[in-house]
Amino acid sequence: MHQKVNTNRSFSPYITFSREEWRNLRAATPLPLTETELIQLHGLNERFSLSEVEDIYLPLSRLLNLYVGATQNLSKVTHAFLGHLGAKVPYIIGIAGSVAVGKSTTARIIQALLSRWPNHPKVDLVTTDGFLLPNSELERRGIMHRKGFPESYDTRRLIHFLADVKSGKPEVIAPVYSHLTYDIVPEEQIVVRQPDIVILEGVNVLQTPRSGGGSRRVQNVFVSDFFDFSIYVDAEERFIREWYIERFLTLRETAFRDAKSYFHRFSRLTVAEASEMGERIWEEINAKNLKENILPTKARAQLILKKGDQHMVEQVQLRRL
Ligand SMILES: Nc1ncnc2c1ncn2[C@@H]1O[C@H](COP(=O)(O)OP(=O)(O)OP(=O)(O)O)[C@@H](O)[C@H]1O
Ligand SMILES: CC(C)(CO)[C@@H](O)C(=O)NCCC(=O)O
Repeated sequence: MHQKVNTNRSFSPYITFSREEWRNLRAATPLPLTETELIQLHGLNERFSLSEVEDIYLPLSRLLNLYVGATQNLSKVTHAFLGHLGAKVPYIIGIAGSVAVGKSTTARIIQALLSRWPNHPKVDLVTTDGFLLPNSELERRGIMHRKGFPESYDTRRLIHFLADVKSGKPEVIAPVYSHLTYDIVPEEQIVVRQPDIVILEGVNVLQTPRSGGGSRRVQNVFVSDFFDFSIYVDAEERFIREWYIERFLTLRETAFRDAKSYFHRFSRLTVAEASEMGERIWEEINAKNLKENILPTKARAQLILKKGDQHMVEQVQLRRL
């Protein structure tokens, strides 16, 4: 396949593909999807278009399959050199991007596609939401309005989790967050048992610790140090804002109606009032976080998926190795 390299501009660490160029790479993708599998994938998110799976995510699963295979071979070589078999170590993929850009949907599609390959059938999905500090702690620190910002996460715990996964521990536990109660669920946990691949999804996965100031200790290990591959889901802010507000309005008619919902009181708002509320939360919290802490991490990703209207991926950028 012909790769378009822009020679007019200064050197870019990325190879850039238009949607058409990327779609053409699909020809090299074995394992075509059966009708049943397509229907199952559609079930993950009924707004998800099937051409999107075929044009964008199938070639991506092929690329990831090749990368995982290469890493598995490298690990065999290392074991041969050392003369013993080491523990099985999962391949870790990080997925970053703004709140509401579609990270969890992307992660679920990639999980479903990757688990179809024979050399890595077991793919676990973990979200960094579980590593948010509980509301009681956010309130104690006076940062309840900073949920999603770097200081709202227990990053040390997230790093320990990844270190345990990468050291081949047979069972590693991750905490669970509920979007319904808007808080950590203390009685729930995820157990990661040496899968072939772990996908870690969250706004903060490519962030590096800043010196901060005050007494905050500077860590010298980054979350992304544990990644074998990373993806940034990108879109212009006007689209992401629209998707956030759309989701907020859908939740008003669904999850917010549940008396257990943290936002239950919002279910009584009119559409106009709810839109205004969603816009305010977007502007004051999520857009700010995007500009200050998330967007600056884009250049650290190995692959950038750029979405346009209707969540359609318009451009794919792959870092040259
Ligand atoms: N590829 C897609 N096609 C159509 N709709 C999508 C797609 N991806 C996401 N969406 C919709 O966009 C909204 C945000 O998606 P999602 O919940 O996956 O985002 P997120 O980045 O994981 O958000 P958060 O950080 O808040 O958890 C949802 O309403 C979802 O249904
Ligand atoms: C949990 C996060 C930070 C990320 O998924 C996000 O969904 C969130 O709750 N942001 C805080 C502001 C809001 O409620 O949208």
